[in-house]
Amino acid sequence: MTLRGPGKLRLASLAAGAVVLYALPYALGSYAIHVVDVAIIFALLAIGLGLVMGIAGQVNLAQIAFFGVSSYATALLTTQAGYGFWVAGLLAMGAALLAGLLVGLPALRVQSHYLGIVTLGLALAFLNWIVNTPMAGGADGISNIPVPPLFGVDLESEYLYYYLEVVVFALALAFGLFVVRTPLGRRMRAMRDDPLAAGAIGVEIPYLRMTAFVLASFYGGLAGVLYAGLIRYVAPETFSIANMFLLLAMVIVGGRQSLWGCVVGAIGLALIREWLVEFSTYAQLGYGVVVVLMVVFAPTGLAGIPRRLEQMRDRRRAGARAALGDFEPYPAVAEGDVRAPSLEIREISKHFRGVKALNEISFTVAPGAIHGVVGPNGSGKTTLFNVISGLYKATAGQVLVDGQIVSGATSYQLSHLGIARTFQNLRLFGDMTVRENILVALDRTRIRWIWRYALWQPGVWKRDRDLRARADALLTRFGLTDYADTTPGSLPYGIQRRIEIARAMASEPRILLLDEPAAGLNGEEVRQLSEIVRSIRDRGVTVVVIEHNMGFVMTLCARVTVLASGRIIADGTPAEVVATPAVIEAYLGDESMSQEPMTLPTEVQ
Ligand SMILES: Nc1ncnc2c1ncn2[C@@H]1O[C@H](COP(=O)(O)OP(=O)(O)OP(=O)(O)O)[C@@H](O)[C@H]1O
Repeated sequence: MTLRGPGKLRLASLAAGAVVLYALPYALGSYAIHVVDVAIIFALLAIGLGLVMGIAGQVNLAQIAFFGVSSYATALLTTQAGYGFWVAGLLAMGAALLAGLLVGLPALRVQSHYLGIVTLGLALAFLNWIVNTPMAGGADGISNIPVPPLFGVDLESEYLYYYLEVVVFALALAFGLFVVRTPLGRRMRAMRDDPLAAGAIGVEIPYLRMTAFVLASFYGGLAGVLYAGLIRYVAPETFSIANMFLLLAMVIVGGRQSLWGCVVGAIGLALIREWLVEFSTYAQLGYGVVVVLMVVFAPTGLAGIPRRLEQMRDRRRAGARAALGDFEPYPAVAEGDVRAPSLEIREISKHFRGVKALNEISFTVAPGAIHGVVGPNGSGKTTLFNVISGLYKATAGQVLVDGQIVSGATSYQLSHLGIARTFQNLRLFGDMTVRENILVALDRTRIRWIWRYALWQPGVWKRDRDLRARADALLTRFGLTDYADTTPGSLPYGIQRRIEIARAMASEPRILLLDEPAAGLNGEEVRQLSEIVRSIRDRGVTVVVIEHNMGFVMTLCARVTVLASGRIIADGTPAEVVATPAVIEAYLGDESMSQEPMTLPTEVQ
């Protein structure tokens, strides 16, 4: 195998990095090597925090507690239970993972800032426990942790300990980078960018959140064992909330969305902290100011600056050379092979405290139909889609797919049952490329298979290559090839709408819910959209479409349901519906709507 330019460059930088890391101790005095050893431990902690906060988007203020659990477990097991260092270390890793699972449990139910409060509470509870438990030595901590034995290498020397740390650190960083690049990492980034949209394309959000915490605790655990072996003394002050915030500062300054950034931030701040040790009060203030400045001016940290510049360049270039291609219709499925399901809405009600958004709505969508849902603003259309796609639980009533009750299921379960949707206010994953947006939806593996990533399986790459080939084929079908490597936020509205439909189709749905797909599109784009929707239907997908563009609905839909104030006022063919007095009164009488062309669909004429 021969390496090309970028491969050679990467190999050369890796080799140069290895030489520098090898030679570094020769240039350092005994105190400096101690500082570097501690900085590496902080870097491990920062990788874990970067994974859970920067990649998966979950607030975690318990990272310092994972570190503490593993340090204290190593200390207790070696000094009081008589275990050898490495056995104790292994058990301590288990304890940290268990703590990760425990902290991740609330993540099954609560999110964002609530999760921050819960994790902070758990970190404080841990601190309280070690300070007040005689077994843990109280404020004095535990000393006399034995030197880790290693094939006769004297790890009491901090120089030799450095090499052990570098090896563990390199492996841990490589593993983290591997995870970020796998479909697991992609799903975590999708969850960070938009958990609602991620759930709607099948990402099992609660379990993924928990996985992120367990991953973070793995790094906390590793750091804890190494710390216990290095310092051979543990005390509560190391695991204080002040240090948790220092860790946060490292990740924010370095760049939480990049593991390299987290490492640079951790090592940089750990070294600066040592230089400023005599001015610790001012140093704390300094960190605070730096963090505030970063959050305001460079929210994605130092590592995020090149990426932001790239995005700005994308924005300027978007549309300059790239062009939206033609849609290539799906090969039509033979009539007998069409397996599109029916969708039945049975007496669905949805109330928000006083507001009755939906009132005993019942209608049926025939298998393989394109069914329109129209109605004035606030009539309950989007609420209906939210109920069908599992974002809202209905107050009463049922949703049935092919006669099977599906209401009550979560949105990711419904996605796996074959229901996909788009959103009225576009919900693309903003920090991911268009190709990655598609890839998240294409990957249908369930979260119970994530152990494959933990085992670092080489098969993961082959699967990913296959997924990429499928993503590129889908992008070509939707005429989006030119935008594959662009972030969607920089693209015009019409293109974003098409990406959302392509993403929904990537999840291979049997039922597709389109929420105002023609909003903001020009005449030609609406014509192309009709072609796309018909082709999707011909492929064997049942389509339900909410639209204000009456011309679009009337020419496309075989049947239309009209809602007003949460009730059905008409349900039938477009011809029947437009002739209903209640519709004319409630909807078509509306001046803005009456200006829409009211032609009948070609299918029913
Ligand atoms: N999460 C919510 N909490 C409280 N009220 C809500 C919520 N979602 C919708 N509603 C209310 O339910 C009613 C129906 O809203 P919905 O968004 O479903 O209407 P719509 O027909 O989709 O309107 P539009 O055409 O403007 O999108 C409105 O009165 C709205 O204020």
